[in-house]
Amino acid sequence: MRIVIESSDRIGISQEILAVFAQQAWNLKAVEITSCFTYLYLEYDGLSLAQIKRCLAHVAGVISVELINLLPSEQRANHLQALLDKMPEPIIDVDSQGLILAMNKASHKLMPPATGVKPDFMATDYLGKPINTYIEQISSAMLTNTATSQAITIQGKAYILDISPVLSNSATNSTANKGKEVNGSVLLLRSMNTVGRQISLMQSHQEHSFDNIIGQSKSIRLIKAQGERFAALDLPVLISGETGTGKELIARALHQASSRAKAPFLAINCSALPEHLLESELFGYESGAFTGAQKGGKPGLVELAEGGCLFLDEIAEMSPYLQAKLLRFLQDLTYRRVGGTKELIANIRIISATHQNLAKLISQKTFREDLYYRLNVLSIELPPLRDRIADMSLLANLFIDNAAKQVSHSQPSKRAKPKLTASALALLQSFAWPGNIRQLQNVLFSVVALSNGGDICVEELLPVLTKHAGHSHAGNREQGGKLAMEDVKDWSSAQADFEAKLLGHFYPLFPTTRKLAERLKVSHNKIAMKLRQHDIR
Ligand SMILES: Nc1ncnc2c1ncn2[C@@H]1O[C@H](COP(=O)(O)OP(=O)(O)OP(=O)(O)O)[C@@H](O)[C@H]1O
Repeated sequence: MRIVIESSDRIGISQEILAVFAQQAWNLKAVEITSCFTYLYLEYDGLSLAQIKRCLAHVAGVISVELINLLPSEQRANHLQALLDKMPEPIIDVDSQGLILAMNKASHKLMPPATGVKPDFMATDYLGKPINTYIEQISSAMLTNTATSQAITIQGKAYILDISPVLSNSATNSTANKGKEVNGSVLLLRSMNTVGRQISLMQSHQEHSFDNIIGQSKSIRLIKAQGERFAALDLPVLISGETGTGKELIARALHQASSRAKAPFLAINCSALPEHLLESELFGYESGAFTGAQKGGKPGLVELAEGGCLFLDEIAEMSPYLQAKLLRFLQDLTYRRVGGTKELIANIRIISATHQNLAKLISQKTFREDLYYRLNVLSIELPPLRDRIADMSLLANLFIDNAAKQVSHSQPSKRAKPKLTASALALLQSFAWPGNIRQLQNVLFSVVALSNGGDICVEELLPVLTKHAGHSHAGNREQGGKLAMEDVKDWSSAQADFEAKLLGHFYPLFPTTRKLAERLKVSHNKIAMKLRQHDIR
């Protein structure tokens, strides 16, 4: 039972109130006192509020006694927990010994209860347990008085672990922290994959002009010149290129440079929504169009982008039904909301993008040829990063600068701007970058976050690169992972098996014999001979 006692602000009144409870031998689990209120948590089931009121009636200055659901500190803890649970990233608060004080829901998935625990295991059961019971890679030795970041792998996934010390007072910079007592630490785990997305989100608030598209290579200069010309023509544009090559960036720049720049640029990823949702997202719906439809209906993106531009990303993922609808719409820009009868006319420019080979999809009859011609009035093809290594230095330095700015915000000790050594740049240039510029951005962010300042060299780069490569080549990794010992016939067949797996893993990432030879530090001839021997092309 929890109660609040309101009283006058008389000196000594709290002691008198507590003395009544002591006299009655009513056990108190918790007490909280502010100037006129005493909050009590009583552990005594058979007690009634009337009984308590009777006993307190003798204490001069007691105004009222009420039942409450929670003590103020419990209420604050509940709100704080709700706030933590809203955060998508795992966040764990530990004391100086590494014992868990608090954590959010996102952490539970990473911390499966140890085997053999009781089946009714609850979130609160984590509290007070050492963090390394659940995440072995985190030890109390990591909890120092300076903020650090480290790469760790949990359940096969790569994370950046940010450790922020909780100090005895609010010192924030590293020199001021010296000698301060560490009361504990807040651990934040960021998935390597989401780090890049966060950077992109941050950039989506920036101004988008062709000047912000970095690159001096011939191909990128041509694309920028082409883009500037296309911006002036109010016609549909189809942008193609592998994932992460900058298709959305170009689309935004096209819009920004066009006469529609002041009107909205709205983007939708056609692969992210099921057919019926995508249709109503695009064209809107009328009241009662389907169960759950908002009263009064809802405008679609075509309507909301009025006067501006609609960017249809991953257009190849559109279902045949929606392809037909989009084709009809593109013929005269008229449409109806889902469930509506009124014909509306749109005034928008369509820019679409795909990483797929549309010609191939057309021949396989999964993409409509007539729609292709409607969308592809003007086309821009973005080259993969491995074909524009002349831009690597500019891009890498930009991303290192951006990452350093972000990291120094959270970790003031890392203020010095890291520089890329010549051999590290050569390594970046020899990599195949299946995830293109977004992957380069992610890799460099991880490297900067994990670096202790100073130059970024091959030794720092290689582990992060290999980890990222592993993610984008999960298929290869699975096949190329462990050697199954029970299948080993003899020394030479095991060696041959290992070589084939090694080459199979690295060749797609370092796709010429020269690059692969440099990566594996063997002669070019040996690599060429081994690739032939294992029939790897
Ligand atoms: N030339 C460039 N200069 C600077 N940043 C770039 C450049 N090209 C791409 N980027 C950055 O790379 C990331 C990926 O770009 P973007 O999202 O435009 O690629 P995309 O081709 O649309 O990717 P997806 O196919 O996965 O949708 C973004 O953060 C973007 O800002």
